[in-house]
Amino acid sequence: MKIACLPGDGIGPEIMAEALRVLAALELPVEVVHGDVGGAAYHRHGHPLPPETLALAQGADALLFGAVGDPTCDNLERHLRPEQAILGLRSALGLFANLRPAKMFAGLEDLSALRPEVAGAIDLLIIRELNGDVYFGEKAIRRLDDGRRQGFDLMSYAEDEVRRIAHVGFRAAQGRSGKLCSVDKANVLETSQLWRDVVIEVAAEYPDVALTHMYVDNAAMQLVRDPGQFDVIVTGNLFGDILSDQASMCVGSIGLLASAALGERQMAHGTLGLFEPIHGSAPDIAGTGRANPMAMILSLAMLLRHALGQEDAATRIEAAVAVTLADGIKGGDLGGTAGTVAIGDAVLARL
Ligand SMILES: NC(=O)C1=CN([C@@H]2O[C@H](COP(=O)(O)OP(=O)(O)OC[C@H]3O[C@@H](n4cnc5c(N)ncnc54)[C@H](O)[C@@H]3O)[C@@H](O)[C@H]2O)C=CC1
Ligand SMILES: CC(C)CC(=O)C(=O)O
Ligand SMILES: [Mg+2]
Repeated sequence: MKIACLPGDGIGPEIMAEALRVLAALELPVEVVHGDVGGAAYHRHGHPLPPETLALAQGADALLFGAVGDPTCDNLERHLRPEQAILGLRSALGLFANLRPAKMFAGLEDLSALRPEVAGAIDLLIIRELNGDVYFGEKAIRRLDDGRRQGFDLMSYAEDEVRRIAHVGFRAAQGRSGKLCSVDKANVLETSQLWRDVVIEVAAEYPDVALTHMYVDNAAMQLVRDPGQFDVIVTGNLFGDILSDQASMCVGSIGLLASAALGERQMAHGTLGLFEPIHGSAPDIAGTGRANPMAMILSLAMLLRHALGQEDAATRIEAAVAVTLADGIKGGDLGGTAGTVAIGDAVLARL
């Protein structure tokens, strides 16, 4: 079993080091190969996703990804910016289904941005489409005839793209409480109208799932008003990106939320996927030793479950993180004092 380890930029290498310590402690028969991505790869190879990294990724059973993003690269042409590494991997490997679970950890209710009795009910899964939408449409800054600059990004979804992510949503709902909420903006966007039409068509195949629809602006509001009403949410790339960052603060911190980006390719032990925290490279705290590595460590757990079929190891990691938090060991993002390595130590001690 081969894992491609891609730490990236900012806090990426710092939190990755902790996840790799956890992986080593599990003593699983895995080979870890290392590659450059993002700004680190640009500085070393002149490209955020060099061909050797792509080849490494294509030859692995799973990808463990830190984060990319480097302020020194913000003025590069877009195709050379660090973020193109993650977009490029998701696209090149056909990783269209992004699972972003958000669940309240026992003992953290008071640290949510919401009232504890509201936050305590959170146990939801955002399924975000990852290969389409405005992120991948034609985009440019062009000059209009009157001389003004105009930026544009084409939002589009083809019906098969919606259909396949809808199936992921319905199947996930079947495995949970049987409720699926599709989030769109069908009152304004044609892309969303097609999205809604196709989700309704697919629903006919899942009579055991209760499907509802919600406009994204209302969904953002409902997520803080009463997050307990949601079980599985299926939505497009842009809306899912935004709603999942919002969901993270409902459970206390963006440093806690892991994700899996899955496609259709089955490997020897599970589904090929890329596993990463939902947050970015956090340049504001990079190098200070203050990043919370829990989202990264929980992403390793998702990797072991989905890509390598190691359910027991995944459960062990998740339990160790939960006990660490219940024992009051928290990073600055949760109002605590533990640094990145101390949190890693604490999780290791509870494995
Ligand atoms: N998948 C990826 O690699 C992603 C990359 N990015 C990139 O990351 C860079 C920074 O983006 P931002 O908008 O600032 O988002 P960010 O998620 O990196 O940071 C937002 C805020 O959350 C804090 N934070 C994030 N992760 C944390 C952790 N593990 N522990 C403690 N605090 C944490 C940061 O310090 C910052 O204050 C940009 O270049 C952006 O494009 C952003 C999101 C995803
Ligand atoms: C950096 C972006 C490409 C993506 C993002 O914010 C995310 O995947 O959460
Ligand atoms: Mg994001």
